Amino acid sequence: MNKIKRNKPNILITGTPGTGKSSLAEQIANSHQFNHFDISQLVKEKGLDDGFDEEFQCLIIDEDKVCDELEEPMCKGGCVVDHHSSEWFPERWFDLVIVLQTDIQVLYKRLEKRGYIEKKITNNIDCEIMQTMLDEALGAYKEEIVITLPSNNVEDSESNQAKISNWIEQWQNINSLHSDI
Ligand SMILES: Nc1ncnc2c1ncn2[C@@H]1O[C@H](COP(=O)(O)OP(=O)(O)OP(=O)(O)O)[C@@H](O)[C@H]1O
Repeated sequence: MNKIKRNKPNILITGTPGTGKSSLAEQIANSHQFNHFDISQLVKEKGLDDGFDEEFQCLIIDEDKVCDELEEPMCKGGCVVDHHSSEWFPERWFDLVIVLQTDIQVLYKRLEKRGYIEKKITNNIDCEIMQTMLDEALGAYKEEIVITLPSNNVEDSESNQAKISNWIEQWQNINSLHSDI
């Protein structure tokens, strides 16, 4: 039998950089008292890197170190993880995988505003056009737990928060029923 061991679900929010993962993850974590793990931030804070990528001007993530660091909180549940990549986390960690999607023109402006170099902008825009993060998530998790949500404006943000909150409530209802059996 497939027993649910956590009292609270774990959610992964993925998508191309700039689609709004951290913003949504923070909102969800605040409204449900979940722990928010922004992987890039965590790597910086805890030194979970494997050097610096000069070409893309970012830290190279030591995936094993990150997985070790997160194993305990993920087993407890009630975690929102946000990262652009999704395939290297243990599949068993997540109950819902959200892929945020943003219209190309909107995303371009957000990345430009960040002062990204042209090569980095083009790379990210190509990923969004090719739906790279969605393909990666579908390759790593069961299709039924992977959903896409639009992330272009405030209305999307509010609607996404409401959808996820409903989902969390439902998950917790089902889980508490299971634990009574
Ligand atoms: N739904 C939305 N509507 C309008 N602006 C948004 C929305 N979501 C995020 N933003 C804005 O877009 C920018 C990027 O958001 P955020 O940093 O959350 O993206 P991210 O996907 O976590 O990026 P990264 O992967 O680089 O950390 C921020 O300025 C944020 O305020």
